[in-house]
Amino acid sequence: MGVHVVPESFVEEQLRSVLSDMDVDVVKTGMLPSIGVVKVLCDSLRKFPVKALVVDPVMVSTSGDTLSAPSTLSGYRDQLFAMADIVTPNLKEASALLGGAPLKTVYDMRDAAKSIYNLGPRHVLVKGGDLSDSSDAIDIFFDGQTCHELRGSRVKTRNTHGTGCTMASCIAAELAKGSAMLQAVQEAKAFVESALHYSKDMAIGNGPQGPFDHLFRLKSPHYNVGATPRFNPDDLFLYAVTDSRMNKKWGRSITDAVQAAIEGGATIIQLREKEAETREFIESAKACLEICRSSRVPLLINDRVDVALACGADGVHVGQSDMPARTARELLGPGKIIGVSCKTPAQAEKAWADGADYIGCGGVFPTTTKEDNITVGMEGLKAVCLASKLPVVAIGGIGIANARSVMEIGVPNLKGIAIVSALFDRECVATETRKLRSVLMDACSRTNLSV
Ligand SMILES: Cc1ncc(COP(=O)(O)OP(=O)(O)O)c(N)n1
Ligand SMILES: Cc1ncsc1CCOP(=O)(O)O
Repeated sequence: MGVHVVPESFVEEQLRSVLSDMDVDVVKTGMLPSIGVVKVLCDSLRKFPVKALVVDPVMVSTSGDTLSAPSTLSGYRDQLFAMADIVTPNLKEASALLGGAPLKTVYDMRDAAKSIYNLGPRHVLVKGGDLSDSSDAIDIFFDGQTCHELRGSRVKTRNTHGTGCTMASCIAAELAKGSAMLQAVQEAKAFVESALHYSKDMAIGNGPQGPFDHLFRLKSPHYNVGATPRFNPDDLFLYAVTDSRMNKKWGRSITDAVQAAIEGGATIIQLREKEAETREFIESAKACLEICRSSRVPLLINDRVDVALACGADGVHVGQSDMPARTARELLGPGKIIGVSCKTPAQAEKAWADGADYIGCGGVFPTTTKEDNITVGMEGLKAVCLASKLPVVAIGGIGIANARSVMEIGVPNLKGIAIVSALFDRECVATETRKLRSVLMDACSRTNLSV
């Protein structure tokens, strides 16, 4: 859930009651008119921490009006930014935050993003909507290591009132849904661009700027094209991870195994083929992808980013000693799914910062499938879930006998279980998958989790 901060006298009372009484995941700040309000917000957030804080440093509107007292500026710089997961200034705000020199080029925006990053936030998005001489809408996203130039098409319209606020709100909503930061920003940028396009000819009011319509996706099916999220955390529900040795033992091909798991109700497939030669792996992955696509089940590749790229899979799952998630993201781009194995809250935090989509946590129970694997137990799983901003899938030693207890640990971002032997070291994969699915559905209906 995201929360707007309201100005002046309401702020203290409302913030405290909202943050303490409701289960708030993400806070997005709006205009903070004075330094007193900034202080109250910081105090409240220290008392009631949230998973993500989006700071839209509203100081100058797109129409050029000054919206907050100069003292607010020092409040942002000295107090709030250090707590922020992302700060989203427009060109004028970035300039004001950095002493007033105007930002005229993309290079200025890059330098500004880095300088604002040095004030404490974990990510910075400098919005270039007002950049003159540009036919594109260019924003700069900096995560402390890489500067991403995000380009969209510039929509010619007077209806731009509130674009900055919408952008930051959309980022907050995406974070609340479990997206990684870069994905949240890209989704927000796409949303704003489509909304401006839909509303470009709308005629409301007489001022220099008009509003735009946020409900365009409900009103026009045309704008729903491409709006299907590339990753739905609910897909982690029953996660089937293949094992070539087990399939060989039971005399089935990898495609038969994948087909059977999907038939039984698996919601996502990972090919974990430790012994396959590269060429053979690519060929079988392509065949599995066809099966998965026809059932709309995502297919991920374990460890091998090269194989995922070669076969066009939906993404990869990487461990702590595999290619770093950040590098995988750079190679795969924002459109692919990346999962990372994590045993600790610190690893979960890093996976999120590196642009992963979900976390695989385990072994929850001892397993013979992965040699020398450290068991984290239910407590370890819970600690990772509570710390993680990303959705989590539990793995390791899970089967019919204990799946329910795992799903019932009662942490909302635990989205499912990942299984190898209890599905594939069995005679009939479809039957075992079906049984496990029914156990999971049962556990979810008892705990009121969505299925
Ligand atoms: C969903 C999921 N979670 C964890 C793992 C383990 O991955 P990794 O640590 O890379 O170990 P190997 O699978 O490569 O042995 C996983 N594969 N899937
Ligand atoms: C790959 C992996 N990572 C942590 S435990 C594990 C093995 C899971 O296999 P199983 O479901 O057979 O215990």
